[in-house]
Amino acid sequence: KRHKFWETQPVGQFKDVGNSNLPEGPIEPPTPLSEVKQEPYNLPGPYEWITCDMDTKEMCSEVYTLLANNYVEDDENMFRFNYSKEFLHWALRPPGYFRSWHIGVRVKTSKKLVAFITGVPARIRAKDAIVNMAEINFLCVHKKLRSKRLAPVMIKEVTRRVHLENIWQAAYTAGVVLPTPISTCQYWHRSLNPKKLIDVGFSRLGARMTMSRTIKLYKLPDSPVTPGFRKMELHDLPAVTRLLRDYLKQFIVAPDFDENDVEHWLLPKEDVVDSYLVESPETHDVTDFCSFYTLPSTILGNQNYSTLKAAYSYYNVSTRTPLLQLMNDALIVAKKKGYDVFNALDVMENETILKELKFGPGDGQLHYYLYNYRLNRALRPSELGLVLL
Ligand SMILES: CCCCCCCCCCCCCC(=O)CSCCNC(=O)CCNC(=O)[C@H](O)C(C)(C)COP(=O)(O)OP(=O)(O)OC[C@H]1O[C@@H](n2cnc3c(N)ncnc32)[C@H](O)[C@@H]1OP(=O)(O)O
Ligand SMILES: CCOC(=O)c1cnc2ccc(OC)cc2c1SCCC#N
Repeated sequence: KRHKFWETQPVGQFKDVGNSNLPEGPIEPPTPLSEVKQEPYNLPGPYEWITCDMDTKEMCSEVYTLLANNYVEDDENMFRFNYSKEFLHWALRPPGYFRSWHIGVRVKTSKKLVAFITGVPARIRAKDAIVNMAEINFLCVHKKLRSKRLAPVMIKEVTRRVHLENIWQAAYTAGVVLPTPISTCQYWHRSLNPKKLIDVGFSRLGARMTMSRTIKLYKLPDSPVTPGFRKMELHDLPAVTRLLRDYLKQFIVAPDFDENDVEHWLLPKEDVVDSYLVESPETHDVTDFCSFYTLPSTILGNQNYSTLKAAYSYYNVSTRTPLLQLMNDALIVAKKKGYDVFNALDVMENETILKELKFGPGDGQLHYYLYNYRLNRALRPSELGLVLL
């Protein structure tokens, strides 16, 4: 497959896969800031750039609506991600964020938002190197403007604006194969509301299974079973940061979270991110942690339901409570809160517990990418300690 744009970019190229003579690390050196293109890339005539300041309700609303109608759908067009306004506001304004990295394209006359791409700063460790990167996300071109090579312009523009902040690497994920994945992961799904998943056509009644037998199969207790299992609170910040930093050391690529990052990304925020921990009743030590984020999807073409309430496994650490029991408590809480499904990637240690907790493999893959950074071999999902939204 010809990748006319991606073959021009400083990313691992397919022709170089397996060539471990190439050095690990940055592919291209930084450009002197004076040499970075100062003005935005050219857009086709009717369109103009707009910096989407996500702290005005109007702008949050416009971005929400563009994504709600034009963002990612599964291959069978059964679902379309429906990130909420609160979620987008949270996802795009972490510590040290740059407004200039929230980039929109609108029609000059109507002012309609027709495309979007974002970056947020992140400190990512790759092996022993801690690298300041941009996490790129929410690339979206309106359905009516597809296949006009707008995406490469969006990508070059966000790259230019990231370079202006003296950052030269990026991390991103996609369901499509591009040059060149550093890892390819699998989504797994745990039914919490099997009747709804069958009704929308995602799941099918198993052979020799009745609906009541299926409901029974996925039944969960009413409350978590682990003594000391509770919601994370602000005063837990130092302990959770320590627990998470120690745990993430084992992975080849992982975020280098400090307390500020943990406060933003993991302190519970209603209908955005849920975090729980286990505080030992005897010692009051924080021994375990689990979290999931809330990403609903629009259900396309079903008479009875319009929205799927989905929880996505985020960061989990088990040092005393078995991971199986910890994740089961997360399922119990999610079910109690009315989620229809609990999704997880096979990253970190997740694949050791997925089958036993009655997750089923999805048919979609998620590819992880680094921009301007080479690893001399692709990683197994279990070597990856990074979850992007
Ligand atoms: C140092 C800082 C660096 C920062 C930047 C780092 C890099 C960040 C990279 C971005 C990371 C985003 C991560 C992220 O947001 C999470 S992945 C979600 C991406 N968004 C969607 O799938 C939403 C629905 N689809 C669309 O809106 C359009 O189909 C999009 C806009 C996806 C493509 O619009 P289009 O109208 O369908 O297509 P053309 O404009 O004609 O362009 C075709 C070219 O675009 C390449 N393409 C297609 N999908 C891509 C994708 N998901 N990543 C990268 N490239 C993608 C494609 O391979 C081809 O290039 P090639 O000819 O070389 O093959
Ligand atoms: C019921 C299981 O599937 C999903 O939860 C779901 C929901 N919405 C989507 C929207 C776009 C989409 O495009 C790939 C996939 C989904 C999926 S499956 C992959 C995400 C996970 N887990």
